[in-house]
Amino acid sequence: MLAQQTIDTIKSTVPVLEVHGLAITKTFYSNLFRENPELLNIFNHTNQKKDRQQTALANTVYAAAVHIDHLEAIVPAVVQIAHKHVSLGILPEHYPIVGKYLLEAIKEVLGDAATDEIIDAWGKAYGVIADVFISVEEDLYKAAENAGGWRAFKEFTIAEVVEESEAVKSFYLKPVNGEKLPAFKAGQFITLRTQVPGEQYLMNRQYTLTDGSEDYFRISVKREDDVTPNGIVSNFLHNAEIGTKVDVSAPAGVFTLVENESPVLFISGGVGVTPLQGMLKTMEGRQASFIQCARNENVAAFKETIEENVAATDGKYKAVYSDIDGYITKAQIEEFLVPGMEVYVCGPTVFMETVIQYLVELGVPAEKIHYEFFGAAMALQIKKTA
Ligand SMILES: Cc1cc2nc3c(=O)[nH]c(=O)nc-3n(C[C@H](O)[C@H](O)[C@H](O)COP(=O)(O)OP(=O)(O)OC[C@H]3O[C@@H](n4cnc5c(N)ncnc54)[C@H](O)[C@@H]3O)c2cc1C
Ligand SMILES: NC(=O)C1=CN([C@@H]2O[C@H](COP(=O)(O)OP(=O)(O)OC[C@H]3O[C@@H](n4cnc5c(N)ncnc54)[C@H](OP(=O)(O)O)[C@@H]3O)[C@@H](O)[C@H]2O)C=CC1
Ligand code: HEM
Repeated sequence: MLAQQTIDTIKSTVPVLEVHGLAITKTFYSNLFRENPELLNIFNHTNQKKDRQQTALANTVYAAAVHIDHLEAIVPAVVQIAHKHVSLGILPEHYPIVGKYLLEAIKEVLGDAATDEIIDAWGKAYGVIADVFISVEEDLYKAAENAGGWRAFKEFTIAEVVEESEAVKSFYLKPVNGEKLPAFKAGQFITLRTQVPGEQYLMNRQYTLTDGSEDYFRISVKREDDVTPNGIVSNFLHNAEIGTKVDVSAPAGVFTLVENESPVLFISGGVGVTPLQGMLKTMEGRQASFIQCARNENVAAFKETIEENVAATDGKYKAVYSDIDGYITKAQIEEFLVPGMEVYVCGPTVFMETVIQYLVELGVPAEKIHYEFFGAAMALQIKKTA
């Protein structure tokens, strides 16, 4: 439990974090990786290059400071992060390292403003916050093991590859030791860790489980070769031979279907279709409609299956191709909305921000809008709880 004086000191640093939070996390990561390069085998380098991870961490430290005297307010965000952490094998012994470099970064960026009292208060606060993460993560590791899962990674092989669309291929991954696999919830993901030829460090990427059984996990990966630089892991996978070995985490993730009787609207952007098509497949006796946004029909993965599954629930399906129709509109969404509907959104960040904004303007209650952002959601989620 933190003393009131510590709480007051932490709260007094909130305005400073608002201004300098990102500078602190940028300094944190650059010092952390310079002195602990082995951690570059765990972190996604692209998220570092695009400042996405630095932003996500800054948002979280800021949120923790704002809620330092009632941390239960940020537990939903902690749980979402903890799922990502356990899919990467983050352990309690990692926390003191992060704490050390975080305090050093606060001192380095704030200079004399970082008094001994502030550093001491942040040292105590970091310990309390880290304990929340460690305990949530231990519960998740235990739950995964009880469900037949495992901690960190297991070796799998690419057993089969199926072309889903011009840009998306599905990969059937089987455990090398042939053991039975745990069940997972539609919308959950695995972390795939692999050595890509020519890369100095291991690469880690999250991929949604688009299908599976006790014998295999299926992921469906969009080849990112229409960008500069080309996507490292997606191109590695698209060129991989059958029999290629990759390390795979146990299923993780909180972006899953809320079990109730409400009708559902799925709105996907690009390969953001993967978690939503999986959720749709599990729906029985509930009406489900789907708006699938993509560049064009050639890259609208799972279109036929989605149309069949939607029709089976008496729902409606619409494709919006940006090459032909432009971007999805608020009016198109409004046509699909019925009272009490739960709406699930997944796709590129800008796409999601636009669609979520339309849903809010159309009066859909916040608790009925479900999405999975990378990192940036920290601000959105906290705003909902602040
Ligand atoms: C929970 C979750 C589930 C996911 N599920 C799926 C899924 O089911 N299917 C799927 O295909 N993807 C999914 N993703 C995305 C996936 O994890 C990868 O991000 C995606 O495959 C791209 O990885 P890559 O290694 O191919 O590309 P990267 O090499 O990581 O590059 C990604 C993008 O960043 C750009 N980039 C790279 N370096 C820089 C730089 N220095 N500056 C600016 N831009 C740069 C590239 O041009 C490219 O556009 C999911 C992500 C999350 C978080
Ligand atoms: N569980 C998860 O968190 C998952 C996350 N993802 C993420 O989903 C993303 C999918 O990306 P990708 O397949 O490349 O998507 P695309 O870049 O192909 O975009 C999909 C469609 O959305 C359109 N679009 C872009 N911006 C807007 C906007 N502001 N308003 C309306 N429409 C817009 C695009 O049009 P245009 O072509 O003109 O840009 C395109 O037609 C990836 O970033 C991936 O990380 C994927 C799977 C699961
Ligand atoms: C209290 C301490 C910590 C906080 C507040 C924190 C916060 C976060 C946040 C907000 C994310 C982004 C989650 C998402 O993508 O949805 C994240 C991801 C991550 N964290 Fe932590 N974290 C902490 C401790 C640690 C520790 C001790 C490690 C171990 C080295 C670690 C390693 C990672 C990695 C590897 C990722 C994924 C990054 C990526 O894929 O780009 N974190 N963390």
